[in-house]
Amino acid sequence: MPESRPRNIPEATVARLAVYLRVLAGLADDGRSHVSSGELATAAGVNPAGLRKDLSHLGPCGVRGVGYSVASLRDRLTETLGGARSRPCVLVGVGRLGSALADYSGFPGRGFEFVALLDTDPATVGSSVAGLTVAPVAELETVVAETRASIGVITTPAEVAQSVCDRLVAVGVRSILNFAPVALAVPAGVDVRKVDLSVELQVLAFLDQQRDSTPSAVEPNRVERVRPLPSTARAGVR
Ligand SMILES: NC(=O)c1ccc[n+]([C@@H]2O[C@H](COP(=O)([O-])OP(=O)(O)OC[C@H]3O[C@@H](n4cnc5c(N)ncnc54)[C@H](O)[C@@H]3O)[C@@H](O)[C@H]2O)c1
Repeated sequence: MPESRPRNIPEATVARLAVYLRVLAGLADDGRSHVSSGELATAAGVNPAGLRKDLSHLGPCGVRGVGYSVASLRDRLTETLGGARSRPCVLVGVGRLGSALADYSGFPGRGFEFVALLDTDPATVGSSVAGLTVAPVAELETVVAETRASIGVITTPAEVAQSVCDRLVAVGVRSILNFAPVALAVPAGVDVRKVDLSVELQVLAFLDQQRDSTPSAVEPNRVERVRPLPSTARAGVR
């Protein structure tokens, strides 16, 4: 069933909506029924005006003086972000990073489920990781077709990431999450997000250096600055 999702939400806003969803999920777990825009904004590391602007993409949500219903805003965000149904994910490259991701218990609760793991290493193929038997990457096309995986996660060495990506795309995967330190080229209509923790660390190192050179800039109780997630584009080289 197609999901009623506004298509024109800017990507940076989508990234912040995902942060709000994570905060709301935590509040719901704590049994909270309502949250003010100020509290939600602080927990998400944005200012309240920005939060209200972001949430305006969902239509009317909060009630003046009462705030937001945690459960209904969480559900609205889940639906908007396409997490109302579980997304089957296939992961290629079951090494240190790949097996840690596959084993992370937080993804199913957010609507992502690893349905297949693939590798080339004979020592890894056939082993069990997170309850799944690692399949040989030679079977990628069959596995994707059988599991109907719609998201491909690439945690292989950089040298082979493009060929893995090409095979995933050729078999119909339209969403790729790439951890390999390489810019992947994909055709129009395929979305790639690249995760690179070294870029995040580099930014922190830069901010650290700036802070060292301007000690007066240190603010007590400063909220975390949330920037858009790492760069992405709709198609082409990234
Ligand atoms: N984005 C980040 O922040 C971040 C952080 C750590 C590592 N990485 C990257 O993630 C990747 C994996 O890192 P790692 O430490 O887990 O490496 P690793 O060597 O432990 O794992 C790589 C796995 O890929 C498998 N592999 C190799 N060629 C393959 C192919 N053609 N098809 C399928 N599987 C194949 C290997 O057998 C191995 O199991 C590397 O590219 C690394 O640079 C990124």
